[in-house]
Amino acid sequence: MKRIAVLTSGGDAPGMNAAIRAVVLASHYFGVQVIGYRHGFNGLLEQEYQILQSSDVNNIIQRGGTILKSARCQAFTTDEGGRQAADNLTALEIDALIIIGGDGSFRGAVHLGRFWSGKILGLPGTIDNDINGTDATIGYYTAIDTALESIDRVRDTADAFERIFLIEVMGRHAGFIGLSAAVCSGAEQVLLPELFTDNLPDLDSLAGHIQTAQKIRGKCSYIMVVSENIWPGGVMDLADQLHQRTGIDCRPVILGHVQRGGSPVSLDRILASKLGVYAVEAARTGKTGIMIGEHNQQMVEVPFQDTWNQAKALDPYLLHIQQETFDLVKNSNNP
Ligand SMILES: Nc1ncnc2c1ncn2[C@@H]1O[C@H](COP(=O)(O)OP(=O)(O)OP(=O)(O)O)[C@@H](O)[C@H]1O
Ligand SMILES: O=P(O)(O)OC[C@H]1O[C@](O)(CO)[C@@H](O)[C@@H]1O
Repeated sequence: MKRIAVLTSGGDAPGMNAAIRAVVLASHYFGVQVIGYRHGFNGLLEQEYQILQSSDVNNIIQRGGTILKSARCQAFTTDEGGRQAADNLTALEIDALIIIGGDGSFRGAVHLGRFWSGKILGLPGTIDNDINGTDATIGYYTAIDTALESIDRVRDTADAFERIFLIEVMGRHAGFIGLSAAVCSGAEQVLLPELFTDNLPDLDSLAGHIQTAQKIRGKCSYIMVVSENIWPGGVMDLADQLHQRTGIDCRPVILGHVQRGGSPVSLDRILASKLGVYAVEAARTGKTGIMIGEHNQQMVEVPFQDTWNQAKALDPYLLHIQQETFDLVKNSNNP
């Protein structure tokens, strides 16, 4: 193996740079050259790349974002796009391509495999943690901490005014950030996509929970963590509708893209470092068509299709303690 390429695709995630660094350092350790494609699959189509020297990855382990830039690329999803990408990889004599991204990017990996016979490996890089086969994705731990820091701040002012806040967190179709942030912040209520697959949350029971909480505790702060995409119009509309229906006054807060940025926490740097090095080792031994993940502290090789065929489940015990043990309404009979 002489030349490996690497790219970052889809939503950027803190720790992507640590993964790029690991790929570059491991490749150089084995005497393999590294090409970094820029702007995700767009770079493959446009032959936009740079040779990555070891000096290029100095002091990037602590940086959020991705030095290779990221993108979502519709043109790549067509057969013509796949063929173009394959031709460009062949022209540069790339032996293996490492794709750092989410499940969409892994679908892109399979698409590319229809046109290119080089080795294709994936590293799970997304704050959403919605990739089956790995306990965590690169960026997830940082996103929880970032959301949590903001929610803790909101709690201070919520407490001072004894107000109700609805806080919207990211996670397009998955409640991992929402559940973790809710547990860690002591949120009174959490709304996750996994809990509302066929229906919307019921306004009356949401209002009922708030009112009962205030009967039990007296006037108090109340935080509801809400994953994005659950309520049409998001937490702004949910706050309006709760007010119209019940007179309850809520303040909506959308955390948004702050959750994607920032310096990766240690767990993300460690995960990215392990996965990046392992991917290079796997490519050298001829592995292809797999995502490298970690499960129970073991490195795992997951066929791309398995990363999205089965939805990754939330931790049922964490969900249980948030919704039962820590629920102040269900807990109200305790001495
Ligand atoms: N079915 C598909 N076939 C070919 N390519 C795809 C497919 N789905 C996604 N891709 C490619 O992968 C890119 C990234 O996918 P997507 O926007 O879903 O982000 P992601 O990798 O899932 O990351 P995240 O969920 O964190 O945003 C897309 O812009 C597209 O170029
Ligand atoms: O930055 P964009 O393209 O609006 O994407 C936002 C989406 O990307 C993610 O941050 C990562 O997949 C989701 O949580 C969010 O829904």
